[in-house]
Amino acid sequence: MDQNSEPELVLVFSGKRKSGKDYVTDLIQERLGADVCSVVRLSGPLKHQYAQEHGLDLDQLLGPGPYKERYRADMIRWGETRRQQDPGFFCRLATRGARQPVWVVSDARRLSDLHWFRSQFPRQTLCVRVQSSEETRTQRGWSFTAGVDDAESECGLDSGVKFDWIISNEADAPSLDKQLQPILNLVNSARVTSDQ
Ligand SMILES: Nc1ncnc2c1ncn2[C@@H]1O[C@H](COP(=O)(O)OP(=O)(O)OP(=O)(O)O)[C@@H](O)[C@H]1O
Ligand SMILES: C[C@@](O)(CCOP(=O)(O)O)CC(=O)O
Repeated sequence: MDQNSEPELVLVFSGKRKSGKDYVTDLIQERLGADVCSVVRLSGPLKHQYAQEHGLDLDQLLGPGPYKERYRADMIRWGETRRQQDPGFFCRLATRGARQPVWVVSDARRLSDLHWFRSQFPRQTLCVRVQSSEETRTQRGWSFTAGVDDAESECGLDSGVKFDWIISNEADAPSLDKQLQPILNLVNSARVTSDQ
């Protein structure tokens, strides 16, 4: 993709905390290659700015460990003040450097996130939900937090969205490679078509 052209495909992922959004989207990038696929994290620019303003460890905020959970409720509030003024603020910042033909957005949380991608890239945008049971999420470190797990950040896409695919990220589900195959096939066929 050159500087002025659009992505060929935008796969917008969402899912609850510890459902495995990062794990699944990293796996897709691994399968497609980093030259083809960019993982776009909407929370990336948010955490960057928040870490700077609050003197925090950005790497730990970006990682899967417990550190970021201490700041999550405040980060949500902080981000929402930005979003109220401009709902596309973090979508625009997060996609700014993406030059690969396939974008995998790892963390849509609100209808405004989906609206932004669908309005910018109506032909290319598809939505994917990652699902895991509360038991599995608990094993990965999740515990219910009032003000977070019952707020828009976690529940904004619970209804009103028709997902193109739903991936079950559970030990007893079919393997992720098997479940992701239709998505990878679509990417590959879309890429072949755009080459012609
Ligand atoms: N299929 C899997 N096999 C092994 N480990 C997994 C799997 N899915 C997720 N995990 C692990 O579970 C933890 C949570 O996953 P991940 O960070 O991808 O979730 P997330 O949905 O991005 O969570 P959050 O939004 O809370 O950051 C990570 O340590 C990750 O490595
Ligand atoms: C503050 C926030 O961006 C944190 C996201 O962290 P993570 O994707 O769960 O690692 C959530 C939000 O924007 O509501």
